[in-house]
Amino acid sequence: MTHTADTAGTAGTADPSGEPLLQVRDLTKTFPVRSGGRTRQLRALGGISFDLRRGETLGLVGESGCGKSTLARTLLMLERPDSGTVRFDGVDPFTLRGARLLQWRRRVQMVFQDPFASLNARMTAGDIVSEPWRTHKDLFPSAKERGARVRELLGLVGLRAGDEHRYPQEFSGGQRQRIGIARALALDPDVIVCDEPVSALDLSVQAQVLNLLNDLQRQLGVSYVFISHDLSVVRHVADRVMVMYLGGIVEQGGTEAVFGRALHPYSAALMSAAPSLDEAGRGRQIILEGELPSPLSPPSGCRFRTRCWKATDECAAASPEPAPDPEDGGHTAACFHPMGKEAEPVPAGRGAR
Ligand SMILES: Nc1ncnc2c1ncn2[C@@H]1O[C@H](COP(=O)(O)OP(=O)(O)OP(=O)(O)O)[C@@H](O)[C@H]1O
Repeated sequence: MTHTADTAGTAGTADPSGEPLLQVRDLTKTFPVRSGGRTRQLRALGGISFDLRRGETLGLVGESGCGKSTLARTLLMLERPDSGTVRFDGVDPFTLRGARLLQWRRRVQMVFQDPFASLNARMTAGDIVSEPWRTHKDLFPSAKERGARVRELLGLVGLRAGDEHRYPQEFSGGQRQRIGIARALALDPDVIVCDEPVSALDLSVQAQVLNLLNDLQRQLGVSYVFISHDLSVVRHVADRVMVMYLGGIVEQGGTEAVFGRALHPYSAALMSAAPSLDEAGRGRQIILEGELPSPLSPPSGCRFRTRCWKATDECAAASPEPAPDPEDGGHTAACFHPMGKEAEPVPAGRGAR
């Protein structure tokens, strides 16, 4: 996470020169779907490649249905990819079995969107936080150790002594999300996938939970994959950003590079539509025309071309590969006609406001 005026933390703990903790290459995932009396293959992910470093926050943005949750579920090994590789500390977790697989499962945990739905109302906060140890029995074998660690974890997320005996409904939304975070930390993970972790919370509470995640990252060196529809939240927390469209990554790079000068027309449109970013000087809003195509019958070539004002015949004929920005090799976009440096005219009918 990066430091901003609103966060209490310091700069992120990511080491840009270090070996990636997680390396994902060419990941593809399809789901069989019944449609029109026959089974068709829906490509939820196609050719996904990225790295995640220790202590880094990777923001994942894109419209509903673009594949964010499928990617998250694959990282948690809840989905098996059709093809491609995942390397975690050099190991492909999909090849592991038995005790080694169980061991590995500790390393990636999840914080869910809705702290109301994701906590069992019949369990105390202490039971919720210690539940993962039922599967991973070796971690804290004695009740005394478990009790001490629960109190420690609740303290780490800013809850008070005695809170372990209370039930979820006795806590506010922000406090419930703190319990969810403590539960995710119980197995001492390297990566936490945060799926819209603050979108169910009041604005004032959102900042507190984001600050907590930031503090925990500094203390523990944990990496986050941070999924959010809210671009201002992603800009606030992410070190790097990945923009997804119809199952593919259209752009990725450092947060300030991507938000400051989006290369892909889709990213430019997405970011121009975020009010707070627009006020920060992004210029005109680009309104995308047309519906999001069905992932069952995506366009040929560049998947964004049916909604892109810059599309040419070339975009229908071939699929663009990610190409680096000449001034910043870590910032890439899969586009034959990336956005220029200067503000570009958007044709009438595409609704530049
Ligand atoms: N189990 C499944 N069976 C069939 N199709 C699926 C399945 N899971 C996801 N999909 C489809 O895969 C595509 C990607 O879905 P996914 O949930 O990953 O998107 P998303 O970006 O997370 O969306 P949202 O922001 O709404 O959660 C969608 O078209 C979705 O309908």
